[in-house]
This record gives sequence, structure tokens and C-alpha cells, in this order.
Amino acid sequence: MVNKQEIQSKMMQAVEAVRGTNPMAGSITNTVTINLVANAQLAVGGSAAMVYLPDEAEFLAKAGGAMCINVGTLLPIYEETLPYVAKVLHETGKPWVLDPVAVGIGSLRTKLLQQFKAYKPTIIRGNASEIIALAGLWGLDGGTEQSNVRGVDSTDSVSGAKVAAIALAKWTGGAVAVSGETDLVTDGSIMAVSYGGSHFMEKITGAGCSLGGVAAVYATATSPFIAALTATTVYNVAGKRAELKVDGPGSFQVQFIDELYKTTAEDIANNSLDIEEVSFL
Ligand SMILES: Nc1ncnc2c1ncn2[C@@H]1O[C@H](COP(=O)(O)OP(=O)(O)OP(=O)(O)O)[C@@H](O)[C@H]1O
Ligand SMILES: Cc1ncsc1CCO
Ligand SMILES: [Mg+2]
Repeated sequence: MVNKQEIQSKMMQAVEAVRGTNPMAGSITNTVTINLVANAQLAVGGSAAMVYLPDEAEFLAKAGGAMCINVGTLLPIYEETLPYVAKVLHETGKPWVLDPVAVGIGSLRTKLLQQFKAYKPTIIRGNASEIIALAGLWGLDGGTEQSNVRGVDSTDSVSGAKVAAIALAKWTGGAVAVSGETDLVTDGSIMAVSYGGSHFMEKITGAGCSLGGVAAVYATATSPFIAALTATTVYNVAGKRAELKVDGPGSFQVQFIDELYKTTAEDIANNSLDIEEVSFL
């Protein structure tokens, strides 16, 4: 049986460990949201470093406790950097997060995301359409060949990505986090549903990208499943609280960083969470 209290207590430990040790998680991420990703990582107690070049990515992969790869805005150099660093991460057993932003657009994005299948990202984080499309690209259950990703936005429901999320987690042996109004996190055998957040998170860019960066920070301190669930939960708590204090998306983003900074381990344990065993779904 899955023990919800044990999961909550592991999340609390991860939050405290990160606040106590300031772990570094490097990123190769998109140019739209790079600043929000770094600030969110710092707000939860981590340390950020962003690079583009293959040798620098290798340095960060080895020096940090985990890494975040987000394919939002591809540059030609990424054809070299991304498979190279993913191989280093896989071979050294370093946890890494993949955000398959806009999967389905362009030949380089498709080629890179196909290459990542063999390097088994420890955490895959995306919106529902991205998770379904990545499962489709990798030939796994629950995926569709045609991507429903509309640019970087989702057109699918989170619950519709359940089978794809489980299949991806079983393939990687890690965790998958599907974001939306409610969030799903699975390791292929447990399915967690986390509630909270804010409608304003759809009105700022990078809530998802920065969630991936924060998941990488927690992955330096705990298992992929607990890291993905802790990041998801912190986002749900901080989003809910920030919404109460603001009246628009611009001030929401500022308030959200403050709430990430203020969210405690107890707040995370007290946030609404459902846990189910996948075999019963
Ligand atoms: N309608 C909503 N209500 C509550 N929380 C939401 C809502 N939509 C998104 N969120 C939260 O926003 C965060 C990002 O999820 P989202 O699905 O928007 O990612 P995304 O589409 O990849 O974002 P981006 O690509 O802009 O970074 C998650 O923490 C999620 O829980
Ligand atoms: C808007 C946008 N375009 C490419 S990446 C990105 C950030 C959200 O995914
Ligand atoms: Mg996204």
C-alpha cells in the first residue's frame, strides 16, 4: 500500500534539505522564460546556472546535483549540446528534467526529442498535450502521432494524459509531471493528484518552464517522484496564495516568486493531495 503520510514527510525533508544546502541545478532552457526559471530556483533555496555550449553544459552536468533541459527556443548549437549533455547525465546517473516544449514543431525539435528516449530523462515535465505528443513520438501507450500542442500551449485535459504519463514513467524508470488546473505526478506505479495554483499561471509565460527548473532543484535532494511532486505542490501552494494578493498577471508573477520563497515544508504537507496506485486505475 502507498502511504500518503510517508510521501508528505519525504516532501518536507526535500524542502528542508534544499533550503539547508543551496544545491546547484544547471539549465539549458528557453530564452523567453530563462530569468523566471532562475529566480524560481533561487526562491525555493536552490542555485541556478544557465548555459548554451556543449563543454559548459558538460561542466554543469558534472558540477551540479541535477540538470534541467527545456527545448522551448532551439538554437543551432543545441543539435550538438543537447544529445551530448543528455548522454553525460545518463551515463553519470545524474537526475535531469526534460520539458518537451512545443513537441511536434520543426525537424530539429523532433530529432532531439527522439534522441532523448535512449537517455531516459529522470523527470519529464510538460502540459497535457506535450506529454501525450512525447509518448506518441516515442511509440508508447497513450500517445498520439499527431501533436495537439498549439505552439507552447495545451489543448488536452490533464486526465487525458494519464496513460501517456504512466507509459513514459515506465519507460524512463523516473517520474512524469503533467501540469494544468490540477496536476498529475506519477512514477508508473503511484499516481498523485495535486490541487491548487491559479488561473493567472496561464496568463504569465514560464510557470511550467520554471516548475521544471524547480523540480531539478529538488531532484538534487530526493527521488524523481518526490522531487516532481514537491515542485508541483510548492507551485500549487504559492500560486493559490499569490492570486489572493493581486489583481493581474504582472503583479502575480512578482507575488508568486515571493510566495515560493515563503512556502514552508508544513504548507506543502497540508496542501490537498490524492494518491492512488496505478494498478487500480
Ligand atoms: N487553470 C489553472 N489553475 C491552477 N493552476 C494552473 C492552471 N493552469 C496552470 N496551472 C499551474 O501552472 C503551472 C504550469 O502549468 P502549465 O500547464 O501552464 O505549464 P506550461 O503550459 O508548460 O507553461 P509554460 O510553457 O508557459 O511554462 C503548474 O504549476 C500548474 O499547476
Ligand atoms: C512562449 C514560449 N515560446 C517558446 S518557449 C516559450 C515559453 C513557454 O513555454
Ligand atoms: Mg510549457
